[in-house]
This record gives sequence, C-alpha cells and structure tokens, in this order.
Amino acid sequence: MSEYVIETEALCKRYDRKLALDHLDLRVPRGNVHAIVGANGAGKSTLFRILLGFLAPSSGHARILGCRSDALTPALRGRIGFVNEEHSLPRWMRVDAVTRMQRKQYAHWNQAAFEEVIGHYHVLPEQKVGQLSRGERAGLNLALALAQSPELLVLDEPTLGLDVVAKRAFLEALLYSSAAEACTAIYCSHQMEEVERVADNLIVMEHGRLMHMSAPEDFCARVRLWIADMPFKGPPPSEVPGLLEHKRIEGLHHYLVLDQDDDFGSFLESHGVRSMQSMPVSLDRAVNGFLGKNHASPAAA
Ligand SMILES: Nc1ncnc2c1ncn2[C@@H]1O[C@H](COP(=O)(O)OP(=O)(O)OP(=O)(O)O)[C@@H](O)[C@H]1O
Repeated sequence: MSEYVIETEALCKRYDRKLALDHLDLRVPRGNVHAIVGANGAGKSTLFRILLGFLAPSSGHARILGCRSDALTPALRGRIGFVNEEHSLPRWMRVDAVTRMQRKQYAHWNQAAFEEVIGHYHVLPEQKVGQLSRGERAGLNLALALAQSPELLVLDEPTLGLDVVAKRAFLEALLYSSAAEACTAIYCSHQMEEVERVADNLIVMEHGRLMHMSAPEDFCARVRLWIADMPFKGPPPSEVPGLLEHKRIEGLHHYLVLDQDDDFGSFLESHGVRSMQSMPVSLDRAVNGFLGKNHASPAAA
C-alpha cells in the first residue's frame, strides 16, 4: 500500500495559452483531512479532474492510491468517493432508486454510514433527486460517497451555496467519516472557517504551483500583523520585508507580514516607530493575505 494517496510529479496542464498546472509536485500522505486552498483559477479543480482520470495532463505524472491516474480500473475507482459542487446525480431518479443502484455497485457498502449522514437532512426516499434543495442534494451525495466506504474521498467545493445549517451537517458528516473509517479526505474550499474546523493539513496552491503544505496552525504562525505608530508615510512598501498587505487605519500602520521574526520590530524602529505591537492572525486572514499579495497584479502575458 502506497504511503501517499496522491502523488504528482512535474504535473502540467495547459489549456491553449493558459498554464493551469505548472510543474506541480505534490504528495498527500494517507489518513486525515487535507484541504487545498487557492484563489479562483489556481488549478484545484483541474488537479482533481486529472487525478480522477477525467482529464489528461499535458506532461508530468499523477498517481492516486498508488495507481497512474490515466489507467484507473473500475475496481480502483470503487475505492474513491467523489463529491463535487455540481452534485451530479441523475435528477430524474428517486432517492431510494439511486441508493439501491449504488448499494449494488459497491461491495463494501456501509448502510449505517449512509443513514448517519442522510439523517442530518430532511430527504424522503420517494423524492426525485431534481426535487431536492441544493443542500439536501449535497447531503445525499456525501452520504452515497461515504457509504461506499472509500479509501479516499475527494471533495471539490462540496459546500458551495449551502446555508449554515446544511454546511454544519455536511462538515460533521465528513469528520464522522474520517474519524470512524480509515478514510483519507481531500477537500478544496474557499471557506477558511470550514478549513480551520476540519483540516489536519493545509495545501496552498497559486497559479498551478504548490506554495505551502503543513498543519493549518503552522501556516498561521508564518503570518503576523504588526501595528505601528509611525510618523509620516513609513518606509516604501517595496522595502518592507515579507510584506503581504499594508493599510493605514486611524493613523496607525497595519503591516501583515510573512516569515518575519522580531527583527521586523528592529526594522520598524529604524524607521522611527513610536510604539508597535505584533499579533497572530486567523487562518482566513493569513491565507487571504498570502493569496491576495499577487492577486491584484496583472497576469503575466
Ligand atoms: N476547459 C478549459 N479551457 C480553458 N481554460 C480552462 C479550462 N478549464 C480551466 N481553465 C483555466 O485553468 C485555470 C485553472 O482552472 P481551475 O478550474 O482548475 O481552477 P480552480 O482553482 O478550481 O478555480 P476556482 O476556485 O475558481 O474553482 C483557470 O485559469 C481556468 O480559466
């Protein structure tokens, strides 16, 4: 059994002039919940599509559960549960018929897991998939995916558009499954409060490249906010080490910085700071500051 559920090596995907994945080297270890975060267009869905064999890479290699993604057998696919934002179940089928169909398909069907998850939602067996609300459809999708007893669960923005209650139910079900079963989950989302709640490992992607991978709290520890009372405009932004974001609020300079230790205080002192304090930030602030740094700059031609 491979130590990694996902492995990519110099993985590239080009759509005409756009490089969606740029020599991506990623290794996701077995176990736990892993969250991939990145700005719109960072390449997260492209990566999932390649890993699941729906899309061919332009170059490089991708492996899932130790097998090449372009050669997945039905048996191997049966070990992977996939939930995406479209919740693409046949809309004309009744919930009980879809469930029966899936139960027949998977040898390790876990009815208790199905019932535990679907129990969070008010879904009736006689309803057609197309009649369910978005949240209920997401719940059904997750319940079906978890009941397969997958070794790996791949979730592409599964909670998009769900209300707070449906989202909470979804995340509880996800945590239940990753704790109760020997299941690795990989999950992509823009919602940091969710990531903070469920993820053991944070993967940050930018422009098709891997920028960071660690426990979420270790990423948070890389980013700090310094608030400084400084006369005039302060140093030019290009001279501020590790600068992610600078704002002036009520006359105080707010510097969000990456990978700076107490020397940053000495730097501010050298620019005539009168008083200063430094503080940790939330994961949301850290990730959005990190990703926001390059967001506004014009794309390279
Ligand atoms: N079929 C396609 N043809 C051309 N370009 C595409 C195609 N699919 C994706 N892209 C481009 O590839 C890049 C990566 O897209 P992808 O959907 O993988 O990003 P993402 O990280 O999932 O984004 P989001 O968070 O917005 O869902 C984007 O710049 C997108 O415009």
